[in-house]
Amino acid sequence: MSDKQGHVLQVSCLHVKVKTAHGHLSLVKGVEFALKPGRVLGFVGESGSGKSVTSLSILQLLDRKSTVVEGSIQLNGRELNGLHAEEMRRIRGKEIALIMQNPMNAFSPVFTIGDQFVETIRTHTGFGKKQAAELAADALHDVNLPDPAALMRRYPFELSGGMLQRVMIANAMCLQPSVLIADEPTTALDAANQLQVLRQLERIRSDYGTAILLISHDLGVISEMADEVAVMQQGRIVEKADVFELFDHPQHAYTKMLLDDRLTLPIHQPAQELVLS
Ligand SMILES: Nc1ncnc2c1ncn2[C@@H]1O[C@H](COP(=O)(O)OP(=O)(O)OP(=O)(O)O)[C@@H](O)[C@H]1O
Repeated sequence: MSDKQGHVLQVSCLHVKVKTAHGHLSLVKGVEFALKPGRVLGFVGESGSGKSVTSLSILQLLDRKSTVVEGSIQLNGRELNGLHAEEMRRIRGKEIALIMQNPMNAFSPVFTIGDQFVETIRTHTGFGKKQAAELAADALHDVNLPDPAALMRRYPFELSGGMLQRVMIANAMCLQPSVLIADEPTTALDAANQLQVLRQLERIRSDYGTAILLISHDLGVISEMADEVAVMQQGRIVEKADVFELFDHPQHAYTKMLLDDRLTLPIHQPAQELVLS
C-alpha cells in the first residue's frame, strides 16, 4: 500500500544525532527522498558520509539510548520513526528488509541455516514448519544454491560470504518486502558472486515490485542497477538525479569529483562486466 503520491517509502527531514560526552554530534542532516514500487535508488558517497546511519535509522536499528532520530520515515503510509520496538520487529523483514555487506552478522552461529530461515518465515507468515521449510527450500533453489535440503542443515560458518548473501536474498524473496535496503551487498564478493547477487536483486525488483535502496561504493553497480542516484557528503544529500542525468551531467562539485575519481582510480568491477541478463 503506497501513499497518495505512490511512494512506498518517504523519508523527510531526517536528522540523526549521536549523544557524546560533549553534546550531540550530527551524523545525518536533513535527508529527504522517496521511493516508488519497483524503483532502485542508489546511494553513493565517501566513507563516513552517513549512508549506513541513514539506512539503519530507517530500519529503526540504531541504539535508541545513544542516538536521536528526528524527521519522518513513512513506510506504506505509516510512520516508523518512534514506533514501538515490538511493532518494528513485525515490520522488519516482512515489509522492509536489509541485506548487509557482511552477511555473517545477520545469522546466529548456533542455529542451522534452515532453522533460522524457517523461523523467519514462520514469524512473519504464520506458516507451519513443513510449509515454511518447503518455501525456504524453493527460495534457495531459486537463487541457484545447490542442494537446498543439505544446505539447510549447515551452519552459517560452513558457507561462503557469497552463499550467505544469497540465503539472505532468498529470505527476502519469500517475504516479498515493499522495500529492500541493500548496504554494500556486493563489496565483499568476488566477481562471479557479485553478478549472481545483482541478478537476484533485479529479480526481486521485477518479480515483486520491491523498491530497493542500494548503497554502494561501486559506481559500476550503481549505473547498472539504479534508476535514480543520491550523492551523500558529510551527512547530507548534495545531489539527487536520474541515473543517466547524474552520470552525464553531474551538477555538484563533489559528484564531479566522484565521477572523475572513477576514471583515475581502479574501481571494484568494470561496469561492462556487470551487465545483467
Ligand atoms: N554509533 C555511532 N557513534 C558515533 N559515531 C557514529 C556512530 N555510527 C556511525 N558514526 C559515524 O557516523 C558517520 C557516518 O557513518 P556511516 O557508517 O553512516 O558512513 P557510510 O557513509 O555508511 O560509510 P561507509 O561507506 O564506510 O560504510 C561516520 O563518521 C561514523 O564514524
